[in-house]
Amino acid sequence: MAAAAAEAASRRLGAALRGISGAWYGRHMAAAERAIRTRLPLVDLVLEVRDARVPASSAFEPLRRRSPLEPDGRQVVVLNKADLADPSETEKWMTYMEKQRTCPCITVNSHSRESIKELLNAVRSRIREIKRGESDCTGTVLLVGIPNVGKSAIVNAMHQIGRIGAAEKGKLKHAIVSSHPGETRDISGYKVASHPNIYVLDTPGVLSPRFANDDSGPRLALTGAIKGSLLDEYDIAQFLLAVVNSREEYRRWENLNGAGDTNSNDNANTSRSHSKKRQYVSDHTQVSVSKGLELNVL
Ligand SMILES: Nc1nc2c(ncn2[C@@H]2O[C@H](COP(=O)(O)OP(=O)(O)OP(=O)(O)O)[C@@H](O)[C@H]2O)c(=O)[nH]1
Repeated sequence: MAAAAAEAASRRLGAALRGISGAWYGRHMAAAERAIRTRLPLVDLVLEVRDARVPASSAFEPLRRRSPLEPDGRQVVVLNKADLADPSETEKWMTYMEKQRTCPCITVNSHSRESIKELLNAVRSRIREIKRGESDCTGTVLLVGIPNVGKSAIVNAMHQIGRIGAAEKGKLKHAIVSSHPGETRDISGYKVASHPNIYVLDTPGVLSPRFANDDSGPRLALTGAIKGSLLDEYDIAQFLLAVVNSREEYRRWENLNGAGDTNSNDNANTSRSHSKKRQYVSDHTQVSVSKGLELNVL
């Protein structure tokens, strides 16, 4: 019954999205898509950032519509916001993507220095492989993805960790990071490493006016790729509650008041939930999905 309610809420939100018919895809997004397409063949590596909670729905359409990049191994999928996704389901996604053999896949939490270091190391070694035997050891990386998946947060963190040498200190640039989608309007370059020199181009998020299937739109609205102001927040909240109810996730919330709870693990979870609540008050884009929104896609 709870699953049926989730489906009904998803259908309602899907109908609302059809009602606004791709209103998020404005002129700036169309221009950004053209600019990204022009740069795709010119860079050494493309990092496609997706939301780890919805790895299929958050795929970047312009990459699917062009000829595959994998023959020269220039594409890497980055599942960001891994801290908000269920680790076991992320694991299943990684296995699935490995089996597909299209391109390597890395999970990232851009708020974690360790996680960004791992990403930076992976990018470094990929660029070294690509540039092997070439005298020019400067690598360029294009960071692409739908809105709000954390591209700018990743580029800021990489730039901060990777800037090398006293001369470059104080020249730190900052990409705009916001919980609202569509804040990045231009393509900007950031140096993230020396030896080899690596420059990352942060790009505006692009979300196709049409979705791959009926379920994708509601999932993307819930996780923040579509401006909440375009929709009735009541519909989004209803969908979230229906999804949570269908997973029986709410049972874990019974302990939130802390009364009578003596299990130390539960206490740890409870205090984490409290601090999350404080940090991201009223931001539905930071919803942590303990059971996947789209594992049924596999
Ligand atoms: N929990 C969590 N939040 C993240 C992570 N990465 C980014 N965010 C948050 O996600 C929101 C969007 O991040 P941005 O870096 O602005 O996303 P973007 O892809 O550049 O967005 P556009 O400008 O729309 O293209 C911000 O509120 C970030 O703080 C992550 O790994 N974990």
